[in-house]
Amino acid sequence: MNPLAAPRRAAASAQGSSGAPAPVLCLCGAAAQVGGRTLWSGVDLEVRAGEFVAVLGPNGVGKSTLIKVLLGVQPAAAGEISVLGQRPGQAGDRIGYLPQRRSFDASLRIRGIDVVRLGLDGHRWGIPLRRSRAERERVDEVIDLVGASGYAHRPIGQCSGGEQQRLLIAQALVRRPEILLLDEPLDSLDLPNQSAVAALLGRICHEQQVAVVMVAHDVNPILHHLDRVVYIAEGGAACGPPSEVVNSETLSRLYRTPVEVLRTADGRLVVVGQPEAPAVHSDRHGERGLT
Ligand SMILES: Nc1ncnc2c1ncn2[C@@H]1O[C@H](COP(=O)(O)OP(=O)(O)OP(=O)(O)O)[C@@H](O)[C@H]1O
Repeated sequence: MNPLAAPRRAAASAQGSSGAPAPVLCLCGAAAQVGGRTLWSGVDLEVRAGEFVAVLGPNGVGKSTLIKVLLGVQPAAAGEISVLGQRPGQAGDRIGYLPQRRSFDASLRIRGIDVVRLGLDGHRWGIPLRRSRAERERVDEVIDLVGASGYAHRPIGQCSGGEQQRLLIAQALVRRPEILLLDEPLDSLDLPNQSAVAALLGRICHEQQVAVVMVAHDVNPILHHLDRVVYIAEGGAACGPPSEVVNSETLSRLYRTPVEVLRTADGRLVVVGQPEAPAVHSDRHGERGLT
């Protein structure tokens, strides 16, 4: 069957034993290790179609590692993990993935539309044997969906950071994935673009019924779009709705030290008093606050 022909929502429509839709992602007692060191353990999480989940926590706690575990490129050290009803790594193009941001050189001539097309034929080394009409229409459709029609024919190196990110999201979406895994897609964007890309992801998630799991450094730009958060710290994790996790009580328990979560007049959350992060990549993350 042509994978582009119709949205595939088999897992999403499958019923769980309670009659609710079966989760597309399920972690039970999951743990991850790198180099013999446990990064996190005891992670329990279920994500259903159309849910938007953020993975939060300080630098180096293993947020990207969680995405790698879901992709199956890194084995879990413990626990049960199911992705679209299968072991991680088995779901193929039913998962869309946007890795941590790489900037494009300003002199790069490849056009935005070609970057999106790589989502279709990148596995054939980008060589289009012959694109079907359905493939061409899908590329146009997904570019329109992310609002990139105005600049998709420009060289990607000449697009702004926000425009590049929209085109990369289109690339991740072009095969109609049921799950979208995004590693810090708002990194390096200014505040208006963070809000715009967050709103775009919220719309894709809720309207297209794609389950979105997104690593974020700051919860605020996505706060209003989120169904759940996974907050990783000090080797543990708390999962639940944002208001139940990003609060003084839960984060103090997680960090094992008093931590205060303040809400500003405009609704932003600010975490005060958390211990030093285990690792700070100041080259990428600069001096930004952490929530
Ligand atoms: N292959 C590896 N071998 C050894 N250590 C690794 C490996 N990959 C990652 N690490 C370490 O594991 C830890 C978690 O890395 P990871 O990238 O998952 O953290 P993160 O929470 O996403 O960090 P950041 O917010 O800085 O992007 C870091 O200390 C990192 O140096």
